[in-house]
Amino acid sequence: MTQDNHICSRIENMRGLDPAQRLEAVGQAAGLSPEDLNILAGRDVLDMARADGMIENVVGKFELPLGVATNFVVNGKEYLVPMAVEEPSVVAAASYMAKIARGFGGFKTNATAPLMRAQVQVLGLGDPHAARQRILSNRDSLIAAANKKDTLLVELGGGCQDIEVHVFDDTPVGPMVVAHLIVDVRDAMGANTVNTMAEALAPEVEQITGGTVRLRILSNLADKRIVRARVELPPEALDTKDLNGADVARGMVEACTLAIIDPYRAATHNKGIMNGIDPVVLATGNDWRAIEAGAHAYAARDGRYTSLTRWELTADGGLAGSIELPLALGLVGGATKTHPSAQAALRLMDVTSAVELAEVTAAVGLAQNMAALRALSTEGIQKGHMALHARNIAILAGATGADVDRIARALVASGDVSAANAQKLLTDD
Ligand SMILES: CC(C)(COP(=O)([O-])OP(=O)([O-])OC[C@H]1O[C@@H](n2cnc3c(N)ncnc32)[C@H](O)[C@@H]1OP(=O)([O-])[O-])[C@@H](O)C(=O)NCCC(=O)NCCSC(=O)C[C@@](C)(O)CC(=O)[O-]
Ligand SMILES: NC(=O)C1=CN([C@@H]2O[C@H](COP(=O)(O)OP(=O)(O)OC[C@H]3O[C@@H](n4cnc5c(N)ncnc54)[C@H](OP(=O)(O)O)[C@@H]3O)[C@@H](O)[C@H]2O)C=CC1
Repeated sequence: MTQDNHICSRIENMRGLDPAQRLEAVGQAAGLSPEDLNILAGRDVLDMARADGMIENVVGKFELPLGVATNFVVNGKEYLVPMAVEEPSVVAAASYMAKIARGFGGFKTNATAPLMRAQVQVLGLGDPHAARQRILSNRDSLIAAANKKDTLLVELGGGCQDIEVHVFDDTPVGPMVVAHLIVDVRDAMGANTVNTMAEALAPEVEQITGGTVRLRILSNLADKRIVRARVELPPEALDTKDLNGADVARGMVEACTLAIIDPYRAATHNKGIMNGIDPVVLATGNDWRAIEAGAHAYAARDGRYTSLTRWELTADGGLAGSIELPLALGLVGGATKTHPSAQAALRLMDVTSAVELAEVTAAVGLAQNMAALRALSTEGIQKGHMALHARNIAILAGATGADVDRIARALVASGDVSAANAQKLLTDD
């Protein structure tokens, strides 16, 4: 049963359409305006003046394909998910796993409040533990001073909520105290917001501690801004032509176990998760470096780098998957507001809060991991991935127009998806 949000994320035969037809189908399903469709199509998106205002030394613009993942149901609501990415098979894989999951309730998510941390580093202290106590004794006045810097945020229900103080007794530069401002940033990613607060508090922190403040900057290890997603499937949901679902589920759990115990595998496993997350982050104009830094730091938070997901067998032999990571995503601020494509992508997703955006993004990460584990523990990654990558190879070899799909099909049929073979097929024509 899905909530009545007037969107159906299941679009039959999406892959068989051409880009213009897909855009029309997506626009109809999501009720988008002609202006938004024009922007999503990449027409008249970023004029040079706007691009020049966004970063420095602008000489042009850089384009990526924008795909839409279909079939997503998260907490009973249908979502079409914009994904800006250069890698083939990512959008197909996410759509496929969402298609499987939607038959069994889709993805369920939850999240903490959008709490970010900013750090204020204090040096030159002989008594770091006493300095810590002095900061904590002034907690209320520090919080009030921070909140004076962003009255709008406070009006919106956010603002600085707490102060933590971490002590490092013995460092190469002497004892160090680091005050953390814990700030509810509502619908912002929050970096500028918390940096402003941290810089504003520096003089008061120096006065309270008698030390010298150096760094005043947010932490990308946003471990108080956590998002979780889970999916549960009965064994038959994973049946393939040759294998029964219970065996596939067991293989996926075994594959995940390697990522849990071995950092060499965890890095690749988590890269696969970010295959799903980064394209949504990029399409919605968010800061993907911040998301990457937060995810990998969280994966190593216990001192050992491990998997961001867990896959387990349920009592009936089915599969339960879950993901937990920090996702500092915003709907306001940064390029989310200034880039027209980001705004159109957010309207396509139909999300009304930064928390909702983060929850859907986590579900996409989980779906992506599910696809990779399913492929890796059955037929291997190359069959599905290379079949789609074959189109890139065909283009690389010089194929254009209808030849791209024709050469790609011939490459897959030959079992040799290489540029040399593509060139040979083109020359043999
Ligand atoms: C690629 C598939 C999905 C093919 O899988 P398949 O069995 O050939 O798919 P299918 O033809 O049965 O179609 C099933 C559904 O998949 C979707 N689908 C299928 N094909 C398309 C397409 N062309 N265009 C759009 N959608 C497509 C679509 O939703 C479709 O349903 P429909 O809506 O048509 O009824 C599968 O083999 C798969 O999921 N493979 C995994 C791919 C993957 O993980 N790619 C990421 C890149 S590899 C990497 O970088 C990460 C990694 C793997 O190293 C991470 C790790 O190690 O953990
Ligand atoms: N380490 C890192 O990750 C760093 C990242 N960055 C960059 O910072 C940018 C994001 O910073 P961010 O602070 O989010 O962006 P902005 O400063 O652009 O926007 C946040 C501001 O928007 C206003 N606002 C309006 N509506 C809302 C709402 N509903 N919820 C919350 N705030 C609202 C707030 O107050 P008001 O209008 O009063 O200002 C808030 O301060 C990104 O571009 C990122 O790349 C920067 C430094 C470091």
